[in-house]
Amino acid sequence: MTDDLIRLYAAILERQQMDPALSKTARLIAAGPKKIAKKVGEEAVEVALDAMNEDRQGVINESADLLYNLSVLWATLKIHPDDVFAEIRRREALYGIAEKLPKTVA
Ligand SMILES: N=c1c2ncn([C@@H]3O[C@H](COP(=O)(O)OP(=O)(O)OP(=O)(O)O)[C@@H](O)[C@H]3O)c2ncn1[C@@H]1O[C@H](COP(=O)(O)O)[C@@H](O)[C@H]1O
Repeated sequence: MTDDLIRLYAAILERQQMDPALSKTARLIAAGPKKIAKKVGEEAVEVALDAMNEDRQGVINESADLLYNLSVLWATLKIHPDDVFAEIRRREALYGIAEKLPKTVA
């Protein structure tokens, strides 16, 4: 999963340098972060709708679209996937500690 996302992100970074006439991703990037953010929102809703319709393959397909559009958004905001993975690891450490603490407060 991590390697696949990093490879996808690297491909997106390459497209960032390309002529928008030659690449769909370059055109999406040229449209700007607001357009990309809208695509992220749309794809997230499509994942949720397919999940509600119990369409497993739909959830898989739309999740791939969501991760692609999210990766394009990160690239435009100069966020590297490692920044997100670091936050996941930070939470893992935080919640891992929290789970070991005595539960004195309801
Ligand atoms: N992983 C993806 C990927 N996932 C989804 N998509 C795009 O997202 C679209 C699906 O979203 P929609 O359902 O909204 O499609 P749509 O109705 O055509 O809408 P628009 O995107 O045209 O507005 C697909 O048609 C693709 O254009 C992707 N486009 C590219 N990639 C990867 O990104 C890299 C760069 O791709 P290119 O820009 O095609 O060179 C390569 O590694 C590709 O494999």
